[in-house]
Formats: sequence, structure tokens, C-alpha cells
Amino acid sequence: MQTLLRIAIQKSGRLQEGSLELLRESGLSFSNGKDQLKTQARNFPVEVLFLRDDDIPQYIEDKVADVGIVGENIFVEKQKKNQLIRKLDFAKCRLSIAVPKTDDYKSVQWLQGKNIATSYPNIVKSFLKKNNVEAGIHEISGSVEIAPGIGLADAICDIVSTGSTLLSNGLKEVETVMQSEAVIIATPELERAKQEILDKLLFRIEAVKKAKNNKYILLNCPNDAIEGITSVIPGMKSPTIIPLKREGWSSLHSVVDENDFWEKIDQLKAFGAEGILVVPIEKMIM
Ligand SMILES: Nc1ncnc2c1ncn2[C@@H]1O[C@H](COP(=O)(O)OP(=O)(O)OP(=O)(O)O)[C@@H](O)[C@H]1O
Ligand SMILES: O=P(O)(O)OC[C@H]1O[C@H](OP(=O)(O)OP(=O)(O)O)[C@H](O)[C@@H]1O
Ligand SMILES: [Mg+2]
Repeated sequence: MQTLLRIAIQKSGRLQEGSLELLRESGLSFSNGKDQLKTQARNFPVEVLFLRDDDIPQYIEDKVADVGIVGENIFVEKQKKNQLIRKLDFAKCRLSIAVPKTDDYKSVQWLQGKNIATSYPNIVKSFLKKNNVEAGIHEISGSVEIAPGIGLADAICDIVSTGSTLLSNGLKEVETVMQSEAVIIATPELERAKQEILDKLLFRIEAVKKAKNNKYILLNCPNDAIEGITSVIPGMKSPTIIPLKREGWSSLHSVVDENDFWEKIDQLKAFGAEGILVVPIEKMIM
């Protein structure tokens, strides 16, 4: 029987789209009907399980799934036998403490003796311990932002991204407890054949992620600018130089990091680059 790597992803919610997109961009093709909870990739030895994100760490500990995609917040909270394999650069958010905006919050000591509503009791416990504060923890599984307004708690600890949920519930963010993003987690005891499948998948994910962080750049420049331009955009090994029909000019092709893209463009123009074209890269393999 063929060995399959079982990957658990969120059935619906904030992580679902990014998780499916990542698997599809890595070349996996599979169907996911609305009510389908399990599907096998047509062209890669992988089976995908669609689950509640909170349950994924336990399923991995129980070896029902081998690998999963969850928020780092869930990985840290659940404290299961899981290892973090790779951060994935999407579903970026933070876990924060928030209090009613009219409260006179000065420091973490404000929380002493208070009640905090949260879906993340373990993370909050260790945050309080680190800050030598004793407070009650009231665990609820959702709609946490409503808790202070209905007299359930004095403060909350929940996920914040834009801050608009806090704002519309009359709360202000006062402490960041952790930063989070989607991550791949796995059982620490993966059998060899499954490890090989995971390694292949990670290799593809690497290529997809690198490509997203880089752009292919083409420009024209006078030959005496090639040296300077190469120092700005050295590329993977070195830029490609193709002579233009026009005497003394070349076309230079390279790769540029998305993060310092605009700064580099200014430097290239200063060296005399013209007709700069920038195009997306689909996969990048070093
Ligand atoms: N506003 C946000 N911006 C960015 N990432 C977020 C945001 N809200 C949640 N996340 C991340 O996405 C994960 C899943 O969030 P979601 O709200 O879909 O969870 P859920 O309601 O617990 O879903 P489930 O029904 O699967 O239990 C969170 O654990 C967190 O890592
Ligand atoms: O800072 P913001 O941009 O407002 O995002 C934060 C909110 O997003 C998440 O909820 P989500 O919208 O996923 O709904 P849920 O409560 O159904 O999980 C999270 O639980 C917060 O409530
Ligand atoms: Mg959940």
C-alpha cells in the first residue's frame, strides 16, 4: 500500500484559504467539496483532513494526522507533542491583553486580582507568571471581546489584527503577549517514508515562498553602469547581461528582494538604469 502523509488543515475560518493556496501552489491537486472532510491529492502522496483548528495539535499527538497547519497561538497554547516545522508568512496577528478604554491602565500590575477572559488560558497563565501577577482566568471559546461589557471579566486576552473588533467593543490594547502567524507543525516521531514526503513538500513550499519574496527585474543600462548595478542587484549567481543593438548599452536581468524593492529602484536609477520592468516569479529554486 502506498504511504500517504496526512495533513490536517482548518475546515473553515481564517486559515483555510491560505492553507489550501499553499498546498495548491506547491503543485498538489485535490478536490474539496463543501462538506468533504477528507480528500486525497491526485498527484502527490498526501491526504488532507479538514478539522477545527483547535483540535489539530491533539490529532497530531495521537498520530491521526502527521502534519498540520495552525496559528502559532494554537501550537503554543495546546502544549501537545508537536514540533514547529516552519512559519508560513500568512494569518499574521498578535495575542494581546485589552481592557475597557475608560480604565486607567498604567502597567501590568493593573491586572493583579482581576479576571481575564480568554480562549488561551495556558498562554495567559505563563504571561502572568512571567510578570509576577496573580489574576483569575475565565476560559471562553469565542466572542471574547464581549466579556468586559457584560460583566464577565475585567480584561481579555485575544487575537488582534487591525484592532477594529476591540474598538467596536470599547476596548483598548494594553499588552502584546505574543506574535503569531500560520505555521506547519508535525509529530516529532514521523516514520521515514512520511518524512521523505514531508521533505519534498517543504522543498516546494520553500520555492513558492522564495518566489513570493522576490521579483524578476529587467532593465537597460549603459555598459559602464553594469558594475554598479550588479552591486545593487547581484541576483542568484550574477545578473544576465545581453548586449542591446544600440552601441554601448546592455539589457541586464536579475532578481530583487520584495522587501527592499523601492530603495533598490532608486539606486538603480541613480546608476543610469532605464526601461525597468519588474515581473512576478512563480517558483524559485536555488
Ligand atoms: N483577524 C485575524 N487576522 C489574522 N489572523 C487571524 C485573525 N484572527 C485569527 N487569526 C489566526 O487564524 C487562526 C484561526 O482563526 P479563526 O477565527 O478562523 O479560528 P476559530 O474560530 O477558532 O476556527 P475553528 O472553527 O477552526 O476553531 C487563529 O488561531 C489565528 O492564528
Ligand atoms: O483586530 P481585528 O482585525 O478586528 O481581528 C481580530 C478578530 O479576528 C478574529 O475573529 P474572526 O473575525 O475570525 O471571527 P471569530 O470570532 O468567528 O473567530 C479574532 O478572534 C478577533 O476577534
Ligand atoms: Mg478554533
